[in-house]
This record gives sequence, structure tokens and C-alpha cells, in this order.
Amino acid sequence: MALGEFKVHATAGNARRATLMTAHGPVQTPVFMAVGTKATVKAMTPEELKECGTQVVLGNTYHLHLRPGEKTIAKMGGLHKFMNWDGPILTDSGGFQVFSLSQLRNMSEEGVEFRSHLDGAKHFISPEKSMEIQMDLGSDIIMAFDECLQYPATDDQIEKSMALTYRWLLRSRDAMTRKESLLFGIVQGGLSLNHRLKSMEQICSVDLPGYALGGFSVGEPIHLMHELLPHVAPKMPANKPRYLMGVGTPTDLIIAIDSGIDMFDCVMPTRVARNGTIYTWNGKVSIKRAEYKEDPSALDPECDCYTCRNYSKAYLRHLFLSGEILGSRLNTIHNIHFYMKVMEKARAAIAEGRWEEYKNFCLARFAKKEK
Ligand SMILES: Nc1cc(N)c2c(=O)[nH][nH]c(=O)c2c1
Ligand SMILES: [Zn+2]
Repeated sequence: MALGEFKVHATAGNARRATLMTAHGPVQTPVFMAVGTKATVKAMTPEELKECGTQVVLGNTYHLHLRPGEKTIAKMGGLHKFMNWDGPILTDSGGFQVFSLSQLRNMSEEGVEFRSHLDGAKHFISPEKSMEIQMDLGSDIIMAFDECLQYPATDDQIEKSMALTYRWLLRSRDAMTRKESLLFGIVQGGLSLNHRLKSMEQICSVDLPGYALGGFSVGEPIHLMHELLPHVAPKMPANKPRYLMGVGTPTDLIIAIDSGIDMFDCVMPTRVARNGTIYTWNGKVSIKRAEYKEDPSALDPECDCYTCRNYSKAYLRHLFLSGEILGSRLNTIHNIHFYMKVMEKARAAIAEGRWEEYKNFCLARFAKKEK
């Protein structure tokens, strides 16, 4: 396959089983991408990520720009070498974190001036600067610089923001000169179907290797996303990957795959693992519950991850209550393994004509409540 080629092998309604070719190898989709914000997927080594079936790792442009800086990472051989990850890396554009993390100072057509949340130093990011940072990192998939509004937003705010995101996409495209990297545009439009379709028409009019849906998982009631996706995702270019940014729970993944989404990222599995919440094939487990104090069973009897093969709920509850670092590590290994297994089985189900059955199985199982 050629760099950037997206080959659809099978479909089931809107769901697709496909392969995207990147400079660091093929990506089998649907795919969940592990979030490695500051050049690390928290609490896991690259070898453990691979063992769990991870294909793609995300890096955050905002965080890496502030510390240690893209020029340092470039001097160290680029982000792949720096973090010892030889698979594909996707980096977001930095806009989302600037708006959500920094003391925002000034936004203009040119870009965003802000103060670092680390030391208050003044910084400026524009489409051109975002592309420069991501190219210095050596990213395989580079996200266009966009504006992501928080929820709720007025129609006027949405229309102005979408138009800016489109103009910033054109500047991102013109500035992204690294031939090994794939540039993805980001569709915005809030929670309004008309605005979403208008933004999609604008963004997808630019010929790119892939397109993302941004502006979700920004505080909106999640059912609004579930209701909107089937009317938007299938209308995006069928021969390009569709990436839903910042989403989601295992249930969100299944619903979105059914709407035609191919790629996902979310901090959920790693973040909730550190808080003692475990995803299983029978719903969520809160490991700190007293009922697990002397429970010798694995987190999930249907899981074959390193954690489930070697440790009991009793031990993992003890580690969590004791604040032991190993607890975060073992819970994270399980949750990442679980997410990757959900996606691996989804790819097989689509390819083998069993998607409806697998979808219904997952939605029923994931909804189960702890007794
Ligand atoms: N939930 C989201 C997570 C993200 N990293 C992003 C982003 O990087 N850009 N634009 C977005 O809309 C967005 C949404
Ligand atoms: Zn497990």
C-alpha cells in the first residue's frame, strides 16, 4: 500500500474494516489510539503497550511544546526515538489544550497568544507554528490547527468558529511540508446538524488523507453526540479515514463504529484506571469496593491480560487503597488491553459479517451494573 492509502476491506452498514498506511506502518481500523500526552502513555512502557495490541500512540503538541520543547525532541531524534515507540504516532494540533489549559490571552485571525500553565511564560501558536511543532516531532498523522468551542455555544459563535477553522485548515495545509506525514482536517460545527454539514462540506472540500470530527466530548450530554453521529459520519468521504477526537467509553466506541467512525482516542481508559475504575466484559468494576477485600478472582474472568493472569481483585484493591504505583500500572494495563480487545473483536466481526451481533453483545454487556 502507498503512504496515506486507506483500503476498505469490508463493510457492515456504516461500519468499516479498513487499513490506513502510515510512514511507520499500517493501521488496522477501527482503531483505538492510546493517549501519550507528554511522550508517555501514563504508567505503561512501549513493550507493554505493544503486548496489549496498541497500534498508534498520541502526543499532545501543546504539552510537548511547553516541555521539553519540540526542538529538544528533534535533537533527540524525534518523538518516536525519544519515547522509544516505533509504531505510528498522531499528534493533535495544540489548539484544544491552549483553549482548555492555558490562561488564554489573545485570540486573533493570526493565531492564539497564551501563557503557559507551567510557568506563565508567553507563547503564540498559529496554524504555521502548530505544523512546525508537529513536523519537528516527526508525527505520522498531523492534525490541522483548529478552534474547538466548549459546549454550549451560540449559533453565531459556531458559525464564526467554523469559518476560522476552515481558514486555519488552508494555512495548515500550505505549511505542512513534511512528505512522510499525513495531514487530517477537523470538522467542527457544535451540536447542530446544519452547522456540522456545512463545516464538513468546507473541510472535506480540501483533499486530505483523512478527516476528524472535533468539538465532541467537550461537556455536551453524550446522547447528543450519539444522535448526531449517524447523520454526519456516513456523509464524510467514504475513501478516507474518519477520526472522532477525544471519544470515548467502550459503549461510545461501538455506537460510533456503527455510524462509520474508524479512529478514536480518549484518556478514559488510562485516567479512570488510576482512579480505580476498571472496564470489563460485564460493565465497570470499582476496585475500591469493600466486597473485593478478599476476592481472589481476576478483574475480569474473560480477560487474558497480564494483570488478569497474575493478580486478584483483593490484591489490586489493596494496591489502590495503599496508593501504590503498581496499582495504577496494573489497572492501566488491563484497561488498555480491554479497549484494544474490544476493537480487535470489532474488526473481526465486521470482516466476518457478524457486526450487528457483536454490536448488540457489547452494548448489553457494557451496560451491566456492579451488583
Ligand atoms: N474532544 C476533543 C479532543 C481534542 N484533542 C481536540 C482537538 O485536538 N482539536 N479539536 C477538537 O475539537 C478536539 C476535541
Ligand atoms: Zn485484564
